[in-house]
Amino acid sequence: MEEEVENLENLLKWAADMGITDSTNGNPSASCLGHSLTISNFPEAGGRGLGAVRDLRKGELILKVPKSALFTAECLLQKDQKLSLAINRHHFLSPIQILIVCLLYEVGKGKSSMWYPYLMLLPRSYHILATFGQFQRQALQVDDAIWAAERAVSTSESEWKQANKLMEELKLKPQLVSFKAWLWASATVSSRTMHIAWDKAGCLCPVGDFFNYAAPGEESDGIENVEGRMHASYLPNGGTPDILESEKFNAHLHRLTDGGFEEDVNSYCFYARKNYKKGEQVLLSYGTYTNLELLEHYGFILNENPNDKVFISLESGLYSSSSLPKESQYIEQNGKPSFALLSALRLWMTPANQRRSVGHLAYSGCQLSVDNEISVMIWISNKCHAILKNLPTSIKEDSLLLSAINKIQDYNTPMELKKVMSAFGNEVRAFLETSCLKNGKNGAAAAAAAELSLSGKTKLSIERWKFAVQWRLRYKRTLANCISYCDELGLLPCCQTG
Ligand SMILES: C[S@@+](CC[C@H](N)C(=O)[O-])C[C@H]1O[C@@H](n2cnc3c(N)ncnc32)[C@H](O)[C@@H]1O
Repeated sequence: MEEEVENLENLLKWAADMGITDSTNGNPSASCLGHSLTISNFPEAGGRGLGAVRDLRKGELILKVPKSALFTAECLLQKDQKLSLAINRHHFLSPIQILIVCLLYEVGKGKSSMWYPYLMLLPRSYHILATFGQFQRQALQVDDAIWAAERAVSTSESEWKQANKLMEELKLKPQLVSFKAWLWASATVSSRTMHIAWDKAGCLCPVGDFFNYAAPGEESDGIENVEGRMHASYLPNGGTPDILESEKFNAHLHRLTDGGFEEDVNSYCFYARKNYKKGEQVLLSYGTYTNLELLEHYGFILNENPNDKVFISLESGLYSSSSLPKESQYIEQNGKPSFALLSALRLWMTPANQRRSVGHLAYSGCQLSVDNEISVMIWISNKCHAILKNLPTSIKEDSLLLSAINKIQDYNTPMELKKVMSAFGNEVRAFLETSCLKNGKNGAAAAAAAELSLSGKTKLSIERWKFAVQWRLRYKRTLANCISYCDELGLLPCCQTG
């Protein structure tokens, strides 16, 4: 604890020396924070984050980080010829792989790194999907999610292998060349980098990366719903990088209230996105993400996420009966089928020879007929029921399991653990077995062993397992919300307006 406080003081002093400031006029001052922001703990939203030290007005400049304080591949290569020569020999590596290697290389310098005070304050571990073990991946239960987690792990592994030779040439310490270290560095890059125009991997922005996330919401101007500033490099496939590159959206991005790199002041600037009261946590929108994407790239989920989406598998004929993109056919967290999903289903439920004549109505979100609407609602409701039925556990079981996991995390004595184990059978036991906690048949011995080993690695496994259960529970609740929505509207189709 004392060490943590000391590290934080060192970081703030270092940051002030680097010209990072939260002063109202944006000019560097003796202390980096304290004019607008302070570092605090917000257990309900991200843990360590930035709080307002005074009332802040929407649009106010609240933090400025000069370019020289940004951790970028470019700045590291300029300062280190050995690194620059080695990386030039591996030009096939992606900008993200290069930034990851730069980070590991800099960590390897220890106290002699100019970034040392910053590096010391980076999280020791992460929970992004690529860190999920086999057990945690299976605990997601939903095929698409399991597949996303498997892809995340295999992508990380292959990127690490591709960079191995470079890391050997750089003579990194063995522990920094390990896959574990790679995962740590790639999670750091994935969850903390911010967009800059000159490097697709983005930059690490000391102090600016203490802002926790809030989904883009009502305070935004609508453009924010397309993309925030953090983490340009890992955005979902086919989505934002293209958007970011398009001139049209670049023009809009200048109007974001959150923040971004500003050429005229050669700094990353952050602005209050809304009015904040003194003491409130000041949040940043990193962009628009579903819960699965948040878990994949940032290692957390939001229980209330206005951008969450549940995709249900649809018959192939259904996709071809409408010209609306597959990605727009989903269920919202509140249970409402998306406009595109409803339009596609309304058309699909129409006899093929009549689809052309009603297409314009379907694409404008209109009901086609009472019967058609009832069929659509029944179809979606049945589909959601079938998905829920096919999943290994129910909403109720998952809720109980979550409370069991909380108890496991809090348990103090072997007796308590034993009680939890006997109350919540299968999955808890399976976890304890896979985590080598269960020692033979004797419950007391198992608990004693558990008491000894419930630390470090096991705690991380539990944390990730909990995220998997939270994610699938949220997914199931969305389907249940959808059933209620459809059942209600299926009975009152004439009141529905699309
Ligand atoms: C840019 S960092 C923010 C600062 C971070 N809390 C720290 O201690 O350094 C992003 C990470 O913070 C956490 N985080 C941010 N917003 C969150 C939220 N609303 N709920 C839960 N965790 C959040 C996630 O672990 C995420 O990967």
